[in-house]
Formats: sequence, structure tokens, C-alpha cells
Amino acid sequence: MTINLKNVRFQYPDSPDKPVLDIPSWSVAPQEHVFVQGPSGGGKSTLLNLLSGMSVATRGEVSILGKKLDKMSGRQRDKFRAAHIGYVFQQFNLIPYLSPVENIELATHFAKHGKKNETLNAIEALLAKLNISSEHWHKKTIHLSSGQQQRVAIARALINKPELLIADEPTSSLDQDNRDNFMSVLMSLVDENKATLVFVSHDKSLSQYFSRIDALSDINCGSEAS
Ligand SMILES: Nc1ncnc2c1ncn2[C@@H]1O[C@H](COP(=O)(O)OP(=O)(O)OP(=O)(O)O)[C@@H](O)[C@H]1O
Repeated sequence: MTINLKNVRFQYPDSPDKPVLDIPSWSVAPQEHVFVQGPSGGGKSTLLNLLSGMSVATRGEVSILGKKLDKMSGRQRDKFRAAHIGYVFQQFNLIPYLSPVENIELATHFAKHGKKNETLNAIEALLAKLNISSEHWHKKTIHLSSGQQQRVAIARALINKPELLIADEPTSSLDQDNRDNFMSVLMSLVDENKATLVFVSHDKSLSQYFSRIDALSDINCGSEAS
């Protein structure tokens, strides 16, 4: 299994009596594309933070690619994430005064692999595949449209060829056309990379792109969702 959760509970320190997540069991097989749908405030981002090791479960076991994140130190989780997990955030989280190429280079730097020239070639090939024309590659990212920035964010998430790609409401700031484009580019790159995809959104209409749809309320017995 790419993801295996067992008796996972998570609560924020300021509400110790109210778990945001209480998941008896949840797993995702290699190369599955899972859409996790749930209302705002239901705990979707909290779940993704556990899967990527940005947060640690209060209780229970979180295994990703056979490794128990709950047994790792913060530093080990950071290294594991850089090497194996790609993340596309709701608000892109690109550094606005760096260019697309520089933003993506940062991700390769943390994963520490490849020679600089090969890395640059791979970045440029990926940007071209994502239909970002070369005139934008070295401009400050802040000068790109939201659709272009979103595609740079996909490139950054995929440059290290992660086995697991996590996407948190990545289409929320896109119009219908850009949204459809984004979804088809994302799906074809995920397939090409043979990656497992966990995509969360409140927007049920996006479920058409997925073979597996899980309502967060079905997997989570936590107080906010039930
Ligand atoms: N850092 C935090 N400290 C305390 N409570 C938090 C924190 N982050 C989130 N919460 C609470 O945890 C619950 C779940 O939040 P989360 O962001 O995971 O939901 P979500 O489903 O991703 O929502 P949205 O779709 O609006 O992004 C909410 O009630 C929220 O107020």
C-alpha cells in the first residue's frame, strides 16, 4: 500500500477534547487516484498534513510507502517528504520574486539529486510540457497569471518524480477552462510518472476525473465530520 492509516487520531493543542480526525483505517494502493471530498473545515488539509509528515498524529499509525512516519524524527520526515512526496497547495506557495525555474530548482535542491545541468534540462522540459512558454521561465513568478502559476506549482511538485502526489484544492482559484486544462494535465503527468494521487476538495464536480471517491465523513469519525 502507498498509504496505510490505522487508528489515527489528530487534535490541535487548543482543542484537546475535540479530535479533527479519528480514522480507524484507510489505505490507498499504488497508482490509485483518490478524490477525498469534504466540506470546508472538515479536516481535509489536516489529513494531508499527516500524510506528508508536516504534522504528526496524536495517536495511531501513519505508513507511507511502507515507512512509519509516526516513528520518524521531524528531520527524517522532512527528508522523506522531499524524496517521495509532491505537494500542490491551494495557494500555490510559490516564491513570488523567484522565477519558475528557480522555484522548481529549490525543490530539487532539497531532494539533493542530479547534476545542475540535467536538472535544468528536466525543469525546462517539464515547463514546456505544461505549456509555459520559454519567455516566462526566468521572469518573476508574480508576473505570471494564476493558471500559469498553478502549472508551475504542478511542475515543482512533480520534478523529483514523487511516488505520492498530494493536492489540496489546487483548482480553487481557476476559472472553468483553466480548471479543465489543469485537471487533464495533472492526470496525464500523474499517469506518466506512475504516481499515486490523493486530491482533496469540497467541489464534488471534480470527482468526474477520479476512479475512487471517498467522502471524508465516511473515513473520519472525528467530531467535526460526523
Ligand atoms: N492550526 C490550527 N489550530 C487549531 N485548529 C485548527 C488549525 N488548523 C485547522 N484547525 C481546525 O481544524 C478543523 C479542520 O481544518 P482543515 O483546515 O483541516 O479543514 P479543511 O477541510 O481543509 O477546510 P477548507 O476546505 O476550508 O480548507 C477546522 O475546524 C479548523 O478550524
